[in-house]
Amino acid sequence: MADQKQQEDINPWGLKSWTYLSSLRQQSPLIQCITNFVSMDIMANTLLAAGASPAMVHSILEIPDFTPHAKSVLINVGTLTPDWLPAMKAAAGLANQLGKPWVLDPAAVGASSFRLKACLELIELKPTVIRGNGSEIIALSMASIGSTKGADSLHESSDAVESAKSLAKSSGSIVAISGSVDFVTDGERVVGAHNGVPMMQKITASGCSVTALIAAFVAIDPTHAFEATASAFSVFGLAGDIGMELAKGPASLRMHLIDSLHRLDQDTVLDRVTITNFS
Ligand SMILES: Nc1ncnc2c1ncn2[C@@H]1O[C@H](COP(=O)(O)OP(=O)(O)OP(=O)(O)O)[C@@H](O)[C@H]1O
Ligand SMILES: Cc1ncsc1CCO
Ligand SMILES: [Mg+2]
Repeated sequence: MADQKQQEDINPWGLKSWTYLSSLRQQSPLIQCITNFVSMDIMANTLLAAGASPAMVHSILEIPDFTPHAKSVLINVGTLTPDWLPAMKAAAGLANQLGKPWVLDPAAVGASSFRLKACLELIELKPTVIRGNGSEIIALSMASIGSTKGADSLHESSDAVESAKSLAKSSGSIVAISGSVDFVTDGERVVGAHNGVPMMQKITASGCSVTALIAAFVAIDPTHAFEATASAFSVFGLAGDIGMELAKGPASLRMHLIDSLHRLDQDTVLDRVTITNFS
């Protein structure tokens, strides 16, 4: 009877999230990151704290040798210039060809037609997951620029859910929107991950970092990208919740979030991960 009660009490998303995190720590998969200059440090530290092995390898000359060794690839267009785009396409194309997952972060996609066109071309290469903030997902889904402040969102994540569903259907990718609630959709199902604190918006590249964590979780189980994405959002948000208990502002939150991610234990994950259905 006690066992049955215990089983009924188990939070299924907490259990999933813990399974991904503990497997990540055991397997330490190599994650190739082709990302913007602002994000490189915090992204690599986030991946290390979670248990993955990051490598910021972005020269087109290295992709044929290096990408086959990576368990997943993260591509972020945050500081895109024309000379980087061929390397991004080569890595995405090779990941596809080798059956490896890859994840797109369309950072500031609404800022210019150059960036929008680049992201639409990358989406042709079938990302496993696309993760953006509300404004980025709306811009991508409408294939239009302008409704943006740059890297930050002008929209609530909930404003972008219908755009995300339509982008998921047209692209075949899992689409993930960060914000006060982090949403994940495959075009039909929608779940929302509730962990996280508003102060995380004041840490530059926290969104870039959670996209990299999604790439790491997807590397653990490429066939369940929806579940891996929701779990990565929750684990990162939970590290933010715990970090905020100690932080005095954005700079110390950055530090405490990374420490909390490193120290997360099973009981805390089972107890505090909160993911609900929206569909
Ligand atoms: N209002 C909020 N409440 C709680 N958590 C939030 C809130 N806004 C953002 N977050 C969290 O902050 C992290 C970054 O999300 P955000 O939407 O700010 O990404 P972003 O705009 O792409 O950031 P960046 O471009 O700086 O990397 C996510 O983990 C998200 O869950
Ligand atoms: C501030 C900023 N500008 C381009 S990329 C980036 C990091 C957050 O996306
Ligand atoms: Mg971003």
